[in-house]
Amino acid sequence: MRLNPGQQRAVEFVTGPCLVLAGAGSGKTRVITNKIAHLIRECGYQARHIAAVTFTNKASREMKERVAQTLGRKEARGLMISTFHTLGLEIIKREYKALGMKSTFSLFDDQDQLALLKELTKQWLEEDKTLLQQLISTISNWKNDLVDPQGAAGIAKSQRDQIFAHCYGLYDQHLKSCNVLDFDDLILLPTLLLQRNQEVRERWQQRIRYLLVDEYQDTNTSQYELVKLLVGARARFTVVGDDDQSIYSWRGARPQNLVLLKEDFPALEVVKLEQNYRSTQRILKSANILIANNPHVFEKRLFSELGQGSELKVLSANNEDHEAERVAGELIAHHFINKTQYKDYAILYRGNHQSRVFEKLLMQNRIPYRISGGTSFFSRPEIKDLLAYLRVLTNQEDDSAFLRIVNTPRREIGPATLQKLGEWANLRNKSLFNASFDMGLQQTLSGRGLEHLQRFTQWLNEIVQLTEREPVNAVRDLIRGIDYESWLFETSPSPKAAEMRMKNVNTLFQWMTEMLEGDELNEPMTLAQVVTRFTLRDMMERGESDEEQDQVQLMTLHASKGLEFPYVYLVGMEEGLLPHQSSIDENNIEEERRLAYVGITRAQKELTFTLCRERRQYGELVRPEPSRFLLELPQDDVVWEREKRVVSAEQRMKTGQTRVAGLRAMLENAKKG
Ligand SMILES: Nc1ncnc2c1ncn2[C@@H]1O[C@H](COP(=O)(O)OP(=O)(O)OP(=O)(O)O)[C@@H](O)[C@H]1O
Ligand SMILES: [Mg+2]
Repeated sequence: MRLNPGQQRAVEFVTGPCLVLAGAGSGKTRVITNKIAHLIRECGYQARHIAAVTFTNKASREMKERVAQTLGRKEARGLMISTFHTLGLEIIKREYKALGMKSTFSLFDDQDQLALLKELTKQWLEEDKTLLQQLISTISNWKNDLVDPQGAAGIAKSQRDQIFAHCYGLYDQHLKSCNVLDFDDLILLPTLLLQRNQEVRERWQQRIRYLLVDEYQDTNTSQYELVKLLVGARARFTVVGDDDQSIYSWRGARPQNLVLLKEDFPALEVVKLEQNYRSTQRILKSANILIANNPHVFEKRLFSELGQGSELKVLSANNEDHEAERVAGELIAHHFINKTQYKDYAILYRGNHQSRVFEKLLMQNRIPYRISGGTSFFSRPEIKDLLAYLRVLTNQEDDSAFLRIVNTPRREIGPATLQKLGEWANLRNKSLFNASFDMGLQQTLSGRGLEHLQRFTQWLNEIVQLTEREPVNAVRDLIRGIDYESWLFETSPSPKAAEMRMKNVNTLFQWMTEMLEGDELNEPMTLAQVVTRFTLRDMMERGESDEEQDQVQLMTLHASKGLEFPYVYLVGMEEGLLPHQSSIDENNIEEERRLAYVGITRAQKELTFTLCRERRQYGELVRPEPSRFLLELPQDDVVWEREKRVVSAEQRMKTGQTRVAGLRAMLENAKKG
C-alpha cells in the first residue's frame, strides 16, 4: 500500500516533534506503524529504543503484528508497543527501588478498590453507593491531574470535597502500607518519579529515544506529563489524534492537550490528512454532517473515493427483544445473501447492559460472536457454577464439572477427601460422582469428610432422578437446595453485586426453560442438548485467543475506537441511551455526539441504526424518542424503514421468529448443498 503525500511527510519527519491531526479513517494509525518501520530501516534506530503507545491491549497487539509483518519478527524484537498503563507498569517494575517500594507489589482492581474505600470511609461517609462512586472518581481525577492528598485538601472547596480529600489521604496511606497500586497509580507514580529524579529520568530518556502515541486526544494530564518527561528536550516524538473522537473526558482526558502541544513545543510539525480510506461517501458524509453540530477548534475536511455506497438504514423495533431479533434476522440474511464472514459484522452499543439480549439471540441462532471488553454472560462465575451443576445432572461422568461444584457452596469437603476419592475412583475406572456411593470407600475415607461428601452426592442423585422426568422442576429444586442465593450474598463484594449475580442465574434458568419447552418453531430440546449448547458457547469463549476467529463482534462504542468493520449495527439510537440521560442532564451532549461519530465512522460499507419504541429502563417501561443524532443526519442518505402496522406481541414473536428460523433453515440447507 502506498502512503499519500501527507502520510509520507508525517512518516519521514523525524528530527523533531510531530502531530498528525486528522479525522477518522484517514490513516493515522497507519502512519504510526509505517513510521516505526521507517525509523528502524532508514534512520538507524534500534527497535528497543522505540516505544509506541496505543489505547487498548487489542490495539497494541494488532500494531505489533502489523509491524512484525512489515519488518520481520527479528528486526521488530524489543519494540515496546503497549498501552500507557502497561508502559507505566514497566517503569515501576524496573524502578521500584527508586520509588521506595518492594518488588512484590500487587495491583488493585475496581472491586478491591471499592471494597477498601467502603471499609476505610465507614465513619466518614454514610453507606451510599452513589457517594462512594463519586469518591472513587474524584480520587481518580485528582490522581490523573497529579494532585496528591495534601494538594487535594488545599483545593477542596466544598465540605464534601474536604471529606473526600481526607478519605483520599487514608486510602493513599493504606495502599502504600500494603504495597498495592491502583490503576491510576500506574501513570501517576512513574510521572512523579521522572519529575523528581533526574537520574531515573535520564535513564528512561536514553532507553526510549523515539516515542509514538496513538489516540492522543484521549490522554489526560498525567499521561501528557509522562510523555513530556520521556521525550525531554530532544522532543523526538509523533502523536496522532482526532479531537472529534475524544470520548474519555470522564476519565480526565483533555483534548486541549492537542492545543497545548503547540505551545509546549513551538517547533511542532503539524500534518493534516484529508482522505478517508475506510468508509463509503454516504457514511462519511453522514459522520461529517453530524459532527459539524459540535463547535470546532481545528478545521478538518475529509473525503472518500470509495464510491457513494448504499443508504444508511434505520430500523425500529417494538422493544429490546424485538430489536435483537431484528438485528439477528437481518444479519443472518445479509450473511447468507452476500456470502460474508461473521467477523465482518459489529454490533455497537452505548452501555454494556445492552449486550445481553443480543447475546441471547445470537446464541440461540448459533451465530458465533465475541464480546470485547465487558464480561460476556457465559464467562461470569455464577453462570459457570450453574452450568457445572447442569453438566453433572446430565452427565455424571463429568469430573471437572463435579470438582467445580463439590464445594460450591462450601460443604467442608476438603482437598484430602477429594484426593482419596480421586485415587479410589481412578483405580476402579469410575467417575468421582459414581465412586462416591461405593460402600468400600469407608476403608480409605472416614468421618466427617465422607459424611459430607455422601450427603451431597445422595442429595444430588435425587435431583438427577427427577431431572429425567421434570427437568425444569429439578433445576429449580437444585438452585433452591444449594441455597445459591445465600452463597452469592456471602461471597459477593456487595449486596448489589449479589443481586446482579442472582439475576444472571435466573436469566440462565429462563433461557433453559424456553429451550426445553420449545415453541412453534423450535423443537423442544432435552436438558442434555441445552447444556451442550450452553457449554459450546462457553468453550468458544475460553478458546478465544488473540488470533482472529470468525465471530460477530459485540462491543461498546468506547471499546470500538480505532477499529473498523464492513457492516455495523449501531443499536439503541434513542434519547436517554445515546445521548445518555446523564449527559443530557449535565448538558454534555457534545461528548455523546463524538461517541456517535466514533460509532458511525467504524463502518466501511453499510451502517444500520436501530431503536425501540418501548424499552425497560431501571425496571420501568419508557417510550423513548428517537435519538437527536438520527435527526441530525443528512436525511437524503438515510432510509427510515416505514412504520409497520402495530402488531400484537404474540404475532410479532411469531413473525420475528419465523423469519429467523426460516433463514436459519435456508442457511443450513445451503451449507449441506
Ligand atoms: N494510503 C493509504 N492507502 C490505502 N489505504 C489506506 C491508506 N492509509 C490508510 N489506509 C487504510 O484505511 C483504513 C483506516 O486507516 P487507520 O485505521 O490507520 O485510520 P485512523 O486515522 O487511525 O482511523 P481512526 O481515527 O478511526 O483511528 C485502514 O484500513 C488502512 O489500512
Ligand atoms: Mg486509528
